[in-house]
Amino acid sequence: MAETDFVNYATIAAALRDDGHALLPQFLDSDTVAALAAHCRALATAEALQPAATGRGTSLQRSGVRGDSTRWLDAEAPLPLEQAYWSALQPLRATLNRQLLLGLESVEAHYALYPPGTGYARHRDRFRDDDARVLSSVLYLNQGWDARDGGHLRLYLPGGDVDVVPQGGTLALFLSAEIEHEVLPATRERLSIAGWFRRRT
Ligand SMILES: O=C(O)CCC(=O)C(=O)O
Ligand SMILES: [Fe+2]
Repeated sequence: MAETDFVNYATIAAALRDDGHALLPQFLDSDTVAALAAHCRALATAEALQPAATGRGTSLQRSGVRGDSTRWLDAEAPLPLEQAYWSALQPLRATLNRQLLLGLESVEAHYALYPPGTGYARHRDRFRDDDARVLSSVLYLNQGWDARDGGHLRLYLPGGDVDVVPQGGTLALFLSAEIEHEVLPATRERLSIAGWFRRRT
């Protein structure tokens, strides 16, 4: 998405303000998405992904709550193949700060791989002991995903549930503190980069 694409950014800001979420299909081009997916799979093969935990610090616990394995991206020293991802987030951050005064300062992000049959139970993304997360973003890395493959991101909204198909290149955005959500199990391996825009605390 280009920085000059002001109309889309305005639409995204309005959707976040009014609905608490926004969907950006084709946020990144398919070559970039394929490279990120291949890297995520290579990390899994190299056993460089960690089974995810829920909670933070001393409350860190493995549980049946989520089935993904993750690895943090290094925001300070991005890999060349990750550069497009970080670059695309910056104009988004700047526009949302300008239009919604969200005070987004930084982004933390991890690769996530959900084996077939696993998901993430209904939750919110803001921790009890860390309220810095303002906006959740999930970039899907799955090529040729069909709705019948499952793996939807289910957003629990006041007006009813919304199911997002984790199609490669789509970026889902939602407010971290407000929006309860869930990852439904899929019949296929499900890849993503989950990122959180943070404010200063
Ligand atoms: O992958 C998704 O669709 C959402 C992941 C999620 O909720 C999380 O990592 O907190
Ligand atoms: Fe989440």
